[in-house]
Amino acid sequence: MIRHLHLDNDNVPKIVILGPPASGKTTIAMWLCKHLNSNLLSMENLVLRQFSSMAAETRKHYQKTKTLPSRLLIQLIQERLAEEECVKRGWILDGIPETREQALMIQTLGITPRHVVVLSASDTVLIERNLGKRIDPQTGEIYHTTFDWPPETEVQNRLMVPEGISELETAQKLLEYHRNIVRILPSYPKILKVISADQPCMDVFYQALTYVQTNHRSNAPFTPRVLLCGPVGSGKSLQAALLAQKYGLVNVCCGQLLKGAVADKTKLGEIVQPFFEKKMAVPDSIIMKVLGQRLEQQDCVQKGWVLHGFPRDLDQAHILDTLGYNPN
Ligand SMILES: Nc1ncnc2c1ncn2[C@@H]1O[C@H](COP(=O)(O)OP(=O)(O)O)[C@@H](O)[C@H]1O
Repeated sequence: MIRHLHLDNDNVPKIVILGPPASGKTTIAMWLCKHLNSNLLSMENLVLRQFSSMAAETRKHYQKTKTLPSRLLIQLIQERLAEEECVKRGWILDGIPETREQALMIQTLGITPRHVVVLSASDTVLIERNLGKRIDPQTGEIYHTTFDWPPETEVQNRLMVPEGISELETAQKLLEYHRNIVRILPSYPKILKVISADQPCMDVFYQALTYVQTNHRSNAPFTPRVLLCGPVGSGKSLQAALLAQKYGLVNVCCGQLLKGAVADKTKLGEIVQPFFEKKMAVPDSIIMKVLGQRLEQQDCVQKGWVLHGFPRDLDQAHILDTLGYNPN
């Protein structure tokens, strides 16, 4: 546990991107990687790494057939994930696992993604799209003759037509993908998000990014402490009432609380009353006492709260913070 806590890496990206050929897996995985400052793991870059344990022969075999035995692939992944930069900055698996066998091997090693994104589009769109795919051999960046053409002539001139993009080859790969994917997805219940790949790359990217930045809800006990902010008339009271009703929270309106204390003639209410009569602002220290008493009560502690009408300025926000009533 101590070692795990020292690593402090529970929230680093651990993402799997799946999808049929030409759905844009590599494109999206590379963009996510840049944006999240993480590490991209694809079959291609695992094989080409200089220091991997893989024998030169196997590398040659891969370059010819573009496939690797599952056992070897998983071994390369395991080696790579143990490296410091993957431990510290997380990882994005591009198109892996390809089969149920691989999914189970990954799971057995305790490698668990936090988010799985599945891109989907119809076969006809993908076959058509794959024909326009181009690769920059220098940077590995992926372009498209219609959808993503680089502006620089220098880059344009060095783009290469990748192998295996003909209609027939893509159709064959699609067949294989469909056969495998239905047996892979059950390994990732609850962490799966299907995104339509038949929309502009940027839209696909932002949907994927939004998803991988969400935290999954755990079943551990959780007490919501909600702070509702907004200008006068924005509907704070109404939304607070709705939230309180829906999630069983205590609705704490700072103004109501002070008025209530005065009306009930509590000790603090009596201190507040003269300020009300003179229409003067109630000092922060007094407000905080009234508020603190309410937030300490058993119902607030147990059910959680939704607070509005406070803090009104930075000082009040600091007070709330220092007294330990942190919204979560
Ligand atoms: N949403 C999209 N719309 C149009 N073209 C796309 C989209 N996503 C990717 N592409 C293009 O389609 C081709 C295949 O993308 P790629 O990322 O290599 O797919 P995969 O890794 O799934 O095989 C590339 O030329 C890429 O520029």
